[in-house]
Amino acid sequence: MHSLSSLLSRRWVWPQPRGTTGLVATAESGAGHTWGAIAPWGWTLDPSGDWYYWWISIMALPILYNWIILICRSCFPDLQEQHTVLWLSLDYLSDTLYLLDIAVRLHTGFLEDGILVRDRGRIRRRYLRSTSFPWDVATVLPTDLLYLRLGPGVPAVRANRCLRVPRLFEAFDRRETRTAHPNAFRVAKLMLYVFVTIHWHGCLYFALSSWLGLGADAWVCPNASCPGFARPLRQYLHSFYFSTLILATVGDTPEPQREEEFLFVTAGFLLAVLGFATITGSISSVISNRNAADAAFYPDPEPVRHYLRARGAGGRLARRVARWHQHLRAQRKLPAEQAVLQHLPRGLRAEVAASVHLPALRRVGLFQSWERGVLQQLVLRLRPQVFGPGEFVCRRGDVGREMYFVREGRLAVVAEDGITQLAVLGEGLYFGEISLINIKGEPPLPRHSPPAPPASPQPPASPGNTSGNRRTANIMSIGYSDLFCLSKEDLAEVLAEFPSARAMMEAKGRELLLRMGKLDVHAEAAAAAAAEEAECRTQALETALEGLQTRAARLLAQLESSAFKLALRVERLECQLRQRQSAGGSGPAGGLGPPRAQGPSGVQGPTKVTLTAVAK
Ligand SMILES: Nc1ncnc2c1ncn2[C@@H]1O[C@@H]2COP(=O)(O)O[C@H]2[C@H]1O
Repeated sequence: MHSLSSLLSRRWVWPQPRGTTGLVATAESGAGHTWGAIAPWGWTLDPSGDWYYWWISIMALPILYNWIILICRSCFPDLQEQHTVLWLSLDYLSDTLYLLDIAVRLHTGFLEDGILVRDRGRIRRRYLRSTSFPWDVATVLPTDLLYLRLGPGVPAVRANRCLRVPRLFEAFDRRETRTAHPNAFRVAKLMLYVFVTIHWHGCLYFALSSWLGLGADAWVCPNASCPGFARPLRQYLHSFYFSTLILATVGDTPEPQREEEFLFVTAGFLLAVLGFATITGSISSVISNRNAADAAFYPDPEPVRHYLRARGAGGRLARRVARWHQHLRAQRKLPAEQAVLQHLPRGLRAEVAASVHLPALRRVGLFQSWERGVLQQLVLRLRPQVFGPGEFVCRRGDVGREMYFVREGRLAVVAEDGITQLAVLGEGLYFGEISLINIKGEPPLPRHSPPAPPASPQPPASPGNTSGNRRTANIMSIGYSDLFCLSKEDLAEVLAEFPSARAMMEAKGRELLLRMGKLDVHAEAAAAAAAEEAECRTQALETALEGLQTRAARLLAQLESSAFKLALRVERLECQLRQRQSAGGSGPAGGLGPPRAQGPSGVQGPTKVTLTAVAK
């Protein structure tokens, strides 16, 4: 069982809707401060987390309530009087949320040097010093106390509640970045602004009408004597309709009769001009955003169309090109998705690409047992390509530069006549690998590990595959085919890491080559026999060389021994010569000079050196 102290000293992470840490309760007040126990208020919010996002989304409601209802209640006194309890309840509910929002801001962390600061002391100090704090306080000042003096029929005393509007804009900004349909959201936001503007204008029109006297002239709002106009709803709808006519500059409104009316209508027209400019700008930015997103996703057909027209290549070909572009859009195929994602950091890009493409990759038999991390790396190297009906992906005899994985669609292996289909390839299969990998004639022996991948590019011809690096077949797309393309270099790198994948590919390729009669099964055996023969020859040469070396050593020994004997004889002769000369009296024997220094063997040094050199 957990002791109370261990529970209290633990760092709590609150459950997150989508796995992000948005709200964290800590036993510490932040870096450096340790609290004895968790205070119930000891939590902090991550401003980019989900909890904060949902909180400010909730905060949009009381702010909108104050902006829409307060003006209405102020200008339509009947509305205020008829539902006083409801309004007071909603008012104080909205005030509670405003106060809670201040509490939330006192617990919302901030980023410093890219790191989230969770020290509540620092968070508090930062908020209290910020410009939003006085603003927030102003919105919760108890101005309702004026009710005691003015009575509850003057809701305008709560006008300060509208000052919380920056929080509404923040909520809208967050929503816009998170929503899957930002353009729809932008249009909805614009409509809300338009509605609030007309609403305010309508309320002010009614207030002006009341001040001038309801039904006093044709321009002001009719009074209760008109049928239906005794009800506030009818009065409101009339005012809203009237303001819509003014702000939409439809102009089908009664002529103003008094100065106040002229001024009001003129101000309305000016507001309408501003509104039109804003609406036009916003809608055109929505449209251009949409077009920009489309342009980033799909290739623009216009330049190709122009090119074909300029080169006089219209007709059937132009229609095929147009149909291909149409297919991309209709089926949401994104050939330029790498360009769309390129601004993301590599790791994040890999994760995004993996989350989109992993299900398709997993359907490829070759990849089924691969780990997610490896597939994530692979997915970044794959280029999506779409082929139209009747288009050839590769032709027999071409040099192979990439291979393909079928993501969707059907492709035919077509015979030379261009019609006969030898096989049909579908989803999860791959092709185009034979010309890229060096397929041997014989499968590797079981006791060997699978052959190591080549470090350098493959030689153009291998001993087994007689086609070398040329395509062995024509591959034609039957309908529209959605393929992943992997370049030869990337394939070599992938196979270097996965010998088992290489073995699988080689086995399939060998089988196909055998069926096509393009596998020279004897080539490798012949190569092996030649290698064996060369080995035998080398061994024989080595043996002969060893014999020669032995004989040479023996000869050298003999030579040295004869040289030694020769030197001894020469010395003996010299001795005899000296003895004879000394026996014959003094003579030229003295001319022989001083006796020479003798070596350790008794042979004179230079003589020995000379003889050794001769022997060598
Ligand atoms: N009969 C066949 N059945 C299935 N696929 C084939 C057949 N013949 C050739 N291929 C594939 O078509 C590809 C054409 O290019 P490659 O020769 O590089 O690799 C070839 C094989 O992957």
